[in-house]
Amino acid sequence: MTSPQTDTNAQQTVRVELGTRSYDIAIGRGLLYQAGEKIANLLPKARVAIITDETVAGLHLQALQASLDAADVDHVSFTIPAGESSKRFELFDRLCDDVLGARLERGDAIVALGGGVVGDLSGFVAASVRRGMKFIQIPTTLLAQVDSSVGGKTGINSRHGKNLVGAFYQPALVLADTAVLDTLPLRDFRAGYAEVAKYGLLGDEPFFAWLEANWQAVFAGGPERDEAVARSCQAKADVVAADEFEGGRRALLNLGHTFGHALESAVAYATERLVHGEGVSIGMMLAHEFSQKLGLLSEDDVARVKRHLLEVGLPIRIQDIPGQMPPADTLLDIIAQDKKVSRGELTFILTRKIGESFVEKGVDRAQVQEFLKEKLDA
Ligand SMILES: NC(=O)c1ccc[n+]([C@@H]2O[C@H](COP(=O)([O-])OP(=O)(O)OC[C@H]3O[C@@H](n4cnc5c(N)ncnc54)[C@H](O)[C@@H]3O)[C@@H](O)[C@H]2O)c1
Ligand SMILES: O=C(O)C(=O)C[C@@H](O)[C@H](O)[C@H](O)COP(=O)(O)O
Ligand SMILES: [Zn+2]
Repeated sequence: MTSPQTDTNAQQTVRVELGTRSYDIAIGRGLLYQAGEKIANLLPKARVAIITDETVAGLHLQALQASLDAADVDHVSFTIPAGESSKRFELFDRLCDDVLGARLERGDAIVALGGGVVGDLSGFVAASVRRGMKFIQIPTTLLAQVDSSVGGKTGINSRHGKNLVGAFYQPALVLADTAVLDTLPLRDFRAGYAEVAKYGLLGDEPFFAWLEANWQAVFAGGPERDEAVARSCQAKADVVAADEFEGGRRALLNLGHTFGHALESAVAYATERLVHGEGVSIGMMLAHEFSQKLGLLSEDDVARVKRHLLEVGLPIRIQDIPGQMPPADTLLDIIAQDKKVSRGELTFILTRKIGESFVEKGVDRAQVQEFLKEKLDA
C-alpha cells in the first residue's frame, strides 16, 4: 500500500493510478480558496459549470466563485435541492439541459461542489453531456471526501433500487477541503464516519483499532480528521487502481451496502428516516452478524464492531429506522435487484475476522430471508 504525501502546508495528496486517467486527491484545510488556481492550471482556458445543492450554495459557493474569479476562470452555477431524492432522472435531465444551454464544450468542466448526492448526479451529467466533459470533485461532506468523490462511480437511483442507472466516469481532480466539514451537521458527519470505519472493517484491522482510539479527535477536527480522510482515500485509491470496474476486489467497498441499499430503497430514499451512511452502518452490522450466523465470524468480533458503531452514535439495527419497515420478503426482493447479482445469484461481502472481508457469490436466498426475519422480529 502507498502512503499519502504531505507538503509544507500540511496538505496531503493521494494519487489514483489509472494510467492516462490518473488523478490527484488533494486533502487539507483551505483548499477551496485555491480551487480557481488549481483548476486553471489543470485545464487552462476551460469554462466551469459548478453544480451544488441549496444548502451548500448558502455556505460555500461564494468562496469557490471568488476563487475562480481570482484565477480568471469563467463560470456558471446550477443549484439542486439538497437530499437523496435529487438523485433522480428529472434533475439529471434538467442539469444536462442547463449545461448545454450555457454552451459549455467537451473540454470545459463540471465541478461538483457538495456531498455524495451532488457528486454522483453531476458525475453522471459530466459522463453524458457531449459524451464526456471534464469533471472535478470538490466534496463537502465527510462521506464525499472519503468515498464518493473517489473512484468514478456516478449515477442516480431508480424505483427499482439504489444507483441502478449510471456510469463509471473518473474525475480529473478531487479537492477535499477539510475545513468545510466544520459546517456539517453531526448526523451527516456520523453517516460519513460509517464509510471511514468500513475501510478498517473490510481490510485494515490496524486502521479500525486506530479509529477506536482516535474517533473523538476525528469528530473534533484537527490533524486526526485529516489523517482519517487521507487514510480512507488511500485505501479506496488502492482498490480502485487494482479493479476500476468492479470485476472482483472492488466489491469489497460494498461491505454493508447489500443490506444498506435495500433499507434506503425500502424507505424510498426519505433522508429524514435514513441517510446512506446510516444504512451502511446498519448494513455492516448485519453483514457481520450474518457472517457469524454462517459460522464464519466470532461473537467477540461482532461485539467489537457493535461497540464501536454504538459509541460513535450510529444506528446498528433495522428497528433504529423510524417508521414501519417492510417484511423480509420485500427486502429480499429489493436485494435481488442489487448490481452484484449474477445469473440470479446473490453476492454478499462477508467477514472472517475484523479487517478480513471477502466477496461471497451464490449466497442462499433462504438463509438471507431467515436471517432478515430473525432481525426484524428481534
Ligand atoms: N459514488 C460513490 O462511490 C459513492 C460512495 C458513497 C456514497 N455515495 C452516495 O453518496 C450519497 C450520500 O452522500 P452524502 O452523505 O454526502 O449526502 P448528501 O450529498 O445528501 O449530503 C448530506 C447533507 O449535507 C449537506 N451538506 C453538504 N456539505 C455540507 C457542509 N459542508 N456543511 C453543511 N451541510 C452540508 C447537504 O446539503 C445534505 O443535506 C448517496 O447517494 C450515496 O449513494 C456514492
Ligand atoms: O466505490 C465503490 O465501489 C463503492 O462501493 C463505494 C460505496 O460506498 C458507494 O456507496 C457506492 O456508490 C455503492 O456502489 P454500488 O455499485 O453498490 O451502487
Ligand atoms: Zn457507500
